[in-house]
Amino acid sequence: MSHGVTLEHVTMRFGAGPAAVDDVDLTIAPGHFFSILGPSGCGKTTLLRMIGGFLEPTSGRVLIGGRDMAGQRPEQRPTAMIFQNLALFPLMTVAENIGFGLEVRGIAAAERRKRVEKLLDVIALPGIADKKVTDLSGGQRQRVAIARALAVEPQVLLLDEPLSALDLKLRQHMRAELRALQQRTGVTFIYITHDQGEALAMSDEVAVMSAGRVQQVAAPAELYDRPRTAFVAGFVGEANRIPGRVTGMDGNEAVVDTAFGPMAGIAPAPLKAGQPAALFVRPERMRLTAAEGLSAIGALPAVVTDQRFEGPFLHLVARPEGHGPGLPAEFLAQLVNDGNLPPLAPGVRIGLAFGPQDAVVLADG
Ligand SMILES: Nc1ncnc2c1ncn2[C@@H]1O[C@H](COP(=O)(O)OP(=O)(O)OP(=O)(O)O)[C@@H](O)[C@H]1O
Repeated sequence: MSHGVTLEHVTMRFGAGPAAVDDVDLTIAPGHFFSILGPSGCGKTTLLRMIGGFLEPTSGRVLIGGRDMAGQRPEQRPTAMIFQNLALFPLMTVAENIGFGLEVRGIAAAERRKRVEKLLDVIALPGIADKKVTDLSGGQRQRVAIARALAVEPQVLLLDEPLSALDLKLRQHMRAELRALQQRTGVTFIYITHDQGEALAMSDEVAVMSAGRVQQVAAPAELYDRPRTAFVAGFVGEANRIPGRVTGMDGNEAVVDTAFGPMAGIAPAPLKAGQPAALFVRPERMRLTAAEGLSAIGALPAVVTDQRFEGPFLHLVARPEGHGPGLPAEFLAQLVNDGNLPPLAPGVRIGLAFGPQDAVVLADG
């Protein structure tokens, strides 16, 4: 089994301003595919560089396999890092690139060749050992960079947005490849990305970061269904946000006074009466309760502004009807096409609704 990684109160300050990474505690299980997800500038790369030994934290501890890494240089750590630009050597062959770290470690040519061949099998590219890296496609180069990192047999592989340079189709294909490769090798992967779809599709666990802090660590489904903060609810997947003020709690449900009247949802943490909060509702949790020709109007009256038919689903965009400061700019609904959907062209007045179980209420503002 490969090593896990523990971060204890890890902080990085570059100057007088706010810390780039601010008091982060994380436990990354051995053999997991762990993603760090967050918007540009939230501190992801800084965190990864501290794990890899390219930066020493201002305070706090990094432990790999239970060992404190303080003062250990990158090559002394059981880690390897793949950078955004891959940093392959353009004048070398694939075999020379993959074997580079082994040569530095003094491993003889015959043994190197054997290991390179094995790694080419692992990345499912046998027979390209003698090609120039400049003759490879983007996806092939990606895999060679991974083979080069795996050649030194790291316990932990650190990946800094390695798919960002690829086009969408290849990126989606490489997600599945990376996941399969991680499972095949059992190496702990720490993967940073600002793409929530990528993080949800590949990971065992995801840490969501904002402004240097970890907001939530959870498995993808839990992150999506039970976000703990308004930031996570808004950043991971799409959500309708209906703001208001809490009027009270009833068990684990909170009632919020909104522009549409009082509405209830599940509150993962207790909220106080009078506190600003918002209901977050996924588009697929919205139900169509009324449309022209069906009946008058539902709990959330709106006018269709756009629709996209996708076979099994109809994606609706609708403008809420009403006025006031708490009115969302638009509603998103993903309706299941059961063969009985009414005509929903732009301009049609509809009613949308959701039950308390379909909404998460989180402190907001
Ligand atoms: N060497 C440095 N010197 C000074 N400030 C830095 C340095 N490296 C990073 N920062 C600052 O720290 C903050 C976090 O940067 P970091 O690169 O870790 O974010 P990120 O989430 O990886 O962003 P991106 O996705 O754009 O790469 C930013 O405000 C950045 O300007």
